[in-house]
Amino acid sequence: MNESGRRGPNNSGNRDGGGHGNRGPRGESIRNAQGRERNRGPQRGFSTNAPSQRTRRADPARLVAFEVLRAVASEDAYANLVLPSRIRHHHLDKRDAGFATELSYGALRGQGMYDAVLAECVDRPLAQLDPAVLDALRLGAHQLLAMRVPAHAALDQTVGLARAVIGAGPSSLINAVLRKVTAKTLPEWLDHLLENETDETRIASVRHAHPEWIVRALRQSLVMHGRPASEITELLEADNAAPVVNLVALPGIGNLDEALESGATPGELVIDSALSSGGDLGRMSSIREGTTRVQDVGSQLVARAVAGVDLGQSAKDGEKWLDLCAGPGGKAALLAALAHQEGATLLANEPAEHRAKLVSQALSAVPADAWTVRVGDGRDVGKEQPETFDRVLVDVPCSGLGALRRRPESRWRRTPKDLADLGPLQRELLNSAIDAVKPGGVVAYVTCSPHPAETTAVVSDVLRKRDDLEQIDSGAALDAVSLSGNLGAGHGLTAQLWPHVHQTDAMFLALIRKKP
Ligand SMILES: C[S@@+](CC[C@H](N)C(=O)[O-])C[C@H]1O[C@@H](n2cnc3c(N)ncnc32)[C@H](O)[C@@H]1O
Repeated sequence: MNESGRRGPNNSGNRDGGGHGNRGPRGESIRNAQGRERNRGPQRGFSTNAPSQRTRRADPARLVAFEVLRAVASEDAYANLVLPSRIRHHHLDKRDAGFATELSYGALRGQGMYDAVLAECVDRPLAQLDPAVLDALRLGAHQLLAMRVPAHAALDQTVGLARAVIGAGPSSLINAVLRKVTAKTLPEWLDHLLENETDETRIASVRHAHPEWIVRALRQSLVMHGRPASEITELLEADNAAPVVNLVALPGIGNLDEALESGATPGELVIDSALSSGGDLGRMSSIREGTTRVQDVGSQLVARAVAGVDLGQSAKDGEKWLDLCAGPGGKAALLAALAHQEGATLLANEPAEHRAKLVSQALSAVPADAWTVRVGDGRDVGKEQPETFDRVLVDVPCSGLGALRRRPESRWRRTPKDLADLGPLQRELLNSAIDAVKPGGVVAYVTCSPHPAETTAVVSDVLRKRDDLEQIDSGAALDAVSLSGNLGAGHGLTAQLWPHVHQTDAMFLALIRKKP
């Protein structure tokens, strides 16, 4: 969360503030390279016109952000899936796409915090507002409190958006509420909201816009994986930072030339990776062809780690690899490319038909003789194909508490019950993976969550009940495939990556070898 989005003095002669001061000759937004509107005039000045006389148009970038929030709230959609299609639908250029991303992601991540502010400015419980009005207010609050958008533009454009897409009625309410929001800066609002608060978890929860149970869970996770509890603030801040978009060129198949020419910078943690500045990557032919893919560096590292484990055989030629929970196919694509290079083959399993299709699409850039997709329950694979595979990745369904920065709405959707519900499935999948691996082979248990209930507890429960297993040093395995050679992710024999330390998702890895 950018808490420095302060507004300057009202020092401009632009009296109407009606959206012109921040627009180009054709009324288009003027934004800088980060997609932020240039601050070129009045900042605290508001329109003296009634809402009915002001902007009636929806700025396309704000409209995209609004549509994303609506889809998330009313259709249970995922922002990271809806946003790119809305950007394309409205033909946003790079700057407007950046603005729409920052606005929608920021408003979603900060939802709990903005709702606390809005509750102080609305004369009824927020639950009684039309959900579309509440979403418009959240977008307005994020612009006013955390983006470098002049207050008059944030207000006028949000009211204009509401007039265009919700109706004339709510625009007066939105105008009045957002004016009250402008009375304080974000730090002032936070001080006000937390005036009499002494509970550290509650303070961190409001200040960093995370539900209290997640603050507690992440603090506990840090400690369980050998890091100090005091890092919680950095971790929560990292969850709120604009997401870094990592790219991977599939080894032996793609390269990063086009990405680097488009402004991406070479990744520092793992080979064949790059950092993109975001925007609509679908404009790159290497992305459209699937030879270069968007993938978190943590995912790249764990996929490379399982492929890289030394099994004591001279070559990997002829090895059989399994990705037991493959959808949507990110790690499977990298694994299949690595398998192809080594003369190995990959079976990618996924039970959900639509996700299995995504796996096939993800794998389509890799020669077809290197992989097969199986549509089915991963819990059956161990029984159906016992002791068959040399390397098995089991990237289990999890709470996703380690990827909150990429899925901005998820922190408000998840509940502690999710952890309890997922536990039995995670154990069954790990057992199936172990049954499916050959003696001497390796299983990589992976989650994009650091929570002990889905990481160390699952591994130790399964290990305790079997005597055919030994753990491999997962931190060393990650180091071996990293460029730095010293990620510092290992704790005991498991490894945990962190957004605030490694700038990756909080990916957990436990490498388990079946005794020969
Ligand atoms: C964390 S995601 C895997 C992400 C994937 N490895 C990637 O890198 O793109 C977990 C996947 O497990 C799948 N899944 C759910 N239940 C499963 C089951 N019983 N057997 C196998 N996979 C399952 C989900 O549909 C989901 O696609």
